[in-house]
Amino acid sequence: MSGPHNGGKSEGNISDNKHNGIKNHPKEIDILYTNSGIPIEFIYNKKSHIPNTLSGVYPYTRGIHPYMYRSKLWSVRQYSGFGSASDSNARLRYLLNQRQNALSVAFDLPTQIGYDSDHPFAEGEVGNVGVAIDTLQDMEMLFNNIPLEKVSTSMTINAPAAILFCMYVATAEKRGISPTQLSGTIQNDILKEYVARGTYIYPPKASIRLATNLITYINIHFPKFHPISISGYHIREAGSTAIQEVAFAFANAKVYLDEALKQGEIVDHFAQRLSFFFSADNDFFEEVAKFRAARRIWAKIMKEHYHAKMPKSWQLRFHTQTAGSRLTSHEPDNNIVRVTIQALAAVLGGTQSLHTNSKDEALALPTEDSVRIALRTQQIIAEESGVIKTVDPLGGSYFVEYLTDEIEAGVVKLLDEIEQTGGMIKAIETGFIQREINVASYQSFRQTEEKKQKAVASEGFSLDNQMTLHENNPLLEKTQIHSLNEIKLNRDNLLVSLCLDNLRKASYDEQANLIPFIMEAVKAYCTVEEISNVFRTVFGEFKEGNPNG
Ligand SMILES: C[C@H](C(=O)O)C(=O)SCCNC(=O)CCNC(=O)[C@H](O)C(C)(C)COP(=O)(O)OP(=O)(O)OC[C@H]1O[C@@H](n2cnc3c(N)ncnc32)[C@H](O)[C@@H]1OP(=O)(O)O
Repeated sequence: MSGPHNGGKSEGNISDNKHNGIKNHPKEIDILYTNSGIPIEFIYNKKSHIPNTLSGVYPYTRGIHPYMYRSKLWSVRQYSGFGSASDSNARLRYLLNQRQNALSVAFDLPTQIGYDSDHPFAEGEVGNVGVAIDTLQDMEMLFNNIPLEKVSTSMTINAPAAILFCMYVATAEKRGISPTQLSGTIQNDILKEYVARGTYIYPPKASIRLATNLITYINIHFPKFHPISISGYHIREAGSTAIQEVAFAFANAKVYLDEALKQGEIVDHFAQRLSFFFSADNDFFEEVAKFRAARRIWAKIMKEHYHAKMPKSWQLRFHTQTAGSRLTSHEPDNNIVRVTIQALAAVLGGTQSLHTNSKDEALALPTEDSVRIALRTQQIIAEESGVIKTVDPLGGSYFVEYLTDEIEAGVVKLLDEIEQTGGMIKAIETGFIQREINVASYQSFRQTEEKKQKAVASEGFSLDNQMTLHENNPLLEKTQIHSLNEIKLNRDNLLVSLCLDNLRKASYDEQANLIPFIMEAVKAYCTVEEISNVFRTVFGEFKEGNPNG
């Protein structure tokens, strides 16, 4: 059987096996059909000037796995969390019951910046943008009745990433689940916090030490866990271009790699489970090309610059979230359509994991109904649209290949510029990156003003007043503080002091990996803030414009 696009030939195609009459071929190379009965091979190659590449092969432009979604679907991973641990537990279990196949947890702002629910800075923020976690007890509640050995969990936490990761591990350990069974991702990408997201605590040097300590520790003990999710998403949401999104994320990745190599890590050990996080914005073909180009650039960086030997180190694994900044509060139902197009770009771009925004997210956290529609959007793409039947279906499109080349060239040029001006840390400290993003953001704003970029029905229409929005529980802060006080009264406070003291001493030793000390503290029910305060004392706090804290 020959594909309709290759004139009866299938040179360089794995399906040659079948054509050569070899039996026992993998089922993935079977012919599938469109709804109208047109046969579809698992991959197509054509024009001579377009690289005749397969997926699963360096430099992975077409995808990191040979059969992509024929072998395994992407992880359907809706980012969720609000209120108390038990509120969020109910939402996570609801999503699993609706056939979501992976979890992604949002933490509230106090947790993200290392404060407990009773800190004055936390007032009015407890449980607002994510779940409130003060101690191990909250984490146990969050994952109550969720089989951690079966489901992969992502946690969006950065400055206190190590603390929350240790709480997750301690929760699993209490249930007899071993480190080798746990799979998931911890965001742990502190560098982008300084340029785009804002939830940093300590100066960059100490933050990078904490991040790399966690990466090293996870790589040794948790073979199925991704120890970092290096984000271009937040950079894009802050107003960058697609080229900047990829370039700045890769520049940050190089900082972590360089630091780890300085500490004596072996590149293939460190790099084989690095993961990334990108946006799926509105410009459909550009987004597809961006993902393709990013895979190719990363593979070349790892192989040619870092001399990594293992294919796993060359492969760009990434999560995608549809662009939150493109949602409109007017006629919010239209957001379902926007999200569908963006999600389709992510899938055609070969994402490993996907969050689709809910239609009401420009207004509030999503309700159960709206998140179900967002989830169904992914399921409809996966199960009804037919787009997963062949790998990289846009590969070979003159336009998409042109965009892919253009994005690659732009990213490489920007990475070189950062290198020539002294590297990413310097670029962050001098505000170069922030300025570049601001300029791009301003230009995009001007284009919107001048109507060159459009959001349909973004103005002049009234809010859909039929819509029920998510409301926060007004009593949550009080109950959260009450249970925090109870824990502080009932735990072994001598052990708490001992653990915090051990952590303090270890923090002064630059060679020490701090994770085992954090693990002990977490198991003794030390709070997020108590542990963070140890680091505040030792490392200081970062204030913008004062890199030494
Ligand atoms: C905006 C908001 C905020 O600011 O607050 C946020 O940040 S939200 C941020 C939310 N962030 C996230 O949710 C991040 C999510 N990230 C991730 O899930 C990860 O980092 C990921 C992108 C690498 C995806 O990991 P995953 O476990 O879901 O999926 P993987 O693709 O790694 O697949 C799991 C296993 O199946 C294998 N596998 C996957 N696909 C195939 C295939 N087609 N053929 C053969 N094998 C395959 C993989 O190699 C892997 O095996 P093996 O394990 O053996 O290699």
